[in-house]
Amino acid sequence: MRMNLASLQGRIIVSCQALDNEPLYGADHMAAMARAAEAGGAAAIRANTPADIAAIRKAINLPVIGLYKRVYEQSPIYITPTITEVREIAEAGADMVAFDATNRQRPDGLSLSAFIAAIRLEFPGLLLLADVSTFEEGIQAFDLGCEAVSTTLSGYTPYSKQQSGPDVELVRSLAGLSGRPVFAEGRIWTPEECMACLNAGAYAVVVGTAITRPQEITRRFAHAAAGRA
Ligand SMILES: CC(=O)N[C@H](C=O)[C@@H](O)[C@H](O)[C@H](O)COP(=O)(O)O
Repeated sequence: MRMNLASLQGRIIVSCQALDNEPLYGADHMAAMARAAEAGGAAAIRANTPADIAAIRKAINLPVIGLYKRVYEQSPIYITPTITEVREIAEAGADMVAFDATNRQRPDGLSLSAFIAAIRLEFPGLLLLADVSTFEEGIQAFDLGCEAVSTTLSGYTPYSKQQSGPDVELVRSLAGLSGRPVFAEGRIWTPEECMACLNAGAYAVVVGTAITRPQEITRRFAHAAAGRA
């Protein structure tokens, strides 16, 4: 399926991810989660690893934004760090690839612009979603030709704003100044926060943990109950 970015406008993208230390780890679980998200009205799914992407692609009819978290010793970058991971998720059927678009040292030593050029050369049909942590990184990603930017990494780089809720201000400034598709992502827990992001100019809103990590959802309720005791 060739993805049409416009189909995401004003809508929710559900991030269905479970790492190997999580109870729902496994492609079957993530495919079921994606089916639930589709039934609930999601416009797209964001998914990690070739195995999960392939299973989700088979299970649903929505576009899939793929990423591949892989840790290399010599680099802090773990969201789709090199062309090797891009290749695997493209082969698994991702329509768009999400990757770390910070300027930090990449494991293969490539600059961000060289990395993007390499993806374009090998996969001209693949849409690019730049995961950023700051305004400057977002503008840079658009300048480098990425189709969309997501606020995924705000609060997850040492130099970005650290906060417990979503970075609505980053959404507002990036969407306002670029006039391009900016996805709000990271620590969005409620429909009200979702609305705040859309009102700030988000093109689409990505919700992960609040929908797809039951252990964290349980923890919030348990914490509230414990606070009452
Ligand atoms: C920082 C990082 O590695 N973020 C990852 C990116 O794919 C995922 O672990 C998040 O779950 C995703 O961004 C959605 O965010 P939240 O789960 O807060 O709704």
